Amino acid sequence: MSESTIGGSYEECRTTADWLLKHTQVRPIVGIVCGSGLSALADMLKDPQVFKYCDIPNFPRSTVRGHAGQLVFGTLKGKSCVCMQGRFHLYEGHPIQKITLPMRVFKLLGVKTMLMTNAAGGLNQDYKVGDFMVIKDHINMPGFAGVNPLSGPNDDRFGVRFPCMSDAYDRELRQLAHDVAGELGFSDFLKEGVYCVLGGPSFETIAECRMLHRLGGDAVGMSTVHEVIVARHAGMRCFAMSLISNRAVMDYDSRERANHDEVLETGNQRAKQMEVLVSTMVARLDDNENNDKNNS
Ligand SMILES: O=P(O)(O)O[C@@H]1C[C@H](O)[C@@H](CO)O1
Ligand SMILES: Nc1nc2[nH]cnc2c(=O)[nH]1
Repeated sequence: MSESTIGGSYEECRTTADWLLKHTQVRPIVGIVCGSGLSALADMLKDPQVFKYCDIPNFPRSTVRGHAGQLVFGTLKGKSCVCMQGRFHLYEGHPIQKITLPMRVFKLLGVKTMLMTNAAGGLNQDYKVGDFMVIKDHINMPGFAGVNPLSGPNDDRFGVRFPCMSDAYDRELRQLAHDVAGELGFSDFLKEGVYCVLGGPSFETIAECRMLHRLGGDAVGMSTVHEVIVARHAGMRCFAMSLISNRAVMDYDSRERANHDEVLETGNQRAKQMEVLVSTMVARLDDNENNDKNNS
């Protein structure tokens, strides 16, 4: 299969970006991705302009409950934003380059900063359901098996062949999250840790959770990392935060069972606080610091 049939080629992304630029006046500098059950964040955008994924050229369809499947343009706290109300996952059957196509489209739209959220299982025993975890680093398990969104020919118009990932999660944005959480009285439930991505859709076994915890993972999920890799490759700065929607089961005597209903329910309960935290961060983004951090 050629790269253009897999997805994410420059030409394909350009077509999508040009279509969007023709259909909206908004010129976003901030991109937001809403995780499972966290879509309400997009409802905060003023003067929203909504495009269903099925109407956008080259966009895949959202198939997961809790992911509305639309792109919302608008203004959040005075900043022009584009928000994915629902993301794509490997387990939906999309090629990994298709899952991450929106990041390249956002880059071509002029986005400088990406803010991503997700729902994740808590591996760290100190974490409680409902905690927020600022992602400081990731473990890309599919990447170990060669499943990486940058596989295939590199297009220098997006970024370099071998992008560095040791600064994937922007230090200043992480600090901003802690500062804002302090002001909002959220510090008690704002943690910082390592997010481990798996392909899904099956949740982990007890042995897998134990292994991931020993490997250094604080939370486990099925998204975000692929988006971050592509966004960083293209020079956008990234911030990502997990809602600990359930505890990863690590004890053979436990009666707990991971399930998507609990994930969505925790999202519902914490949506408001997530919205306040993220929107206050957006308000504080310094336009001058919103420069390309290209890793070339
Ligand atoms: O898009 P995110 O990572 O928030 O979604 C998580 C992972 C699975 O898609 C789903 C499992 O409940 O939630
Ligand atoms: N892999 C994985 N993804 C999740 N998303 C929300 N909770 C979980 C979980 O426990 N495991």
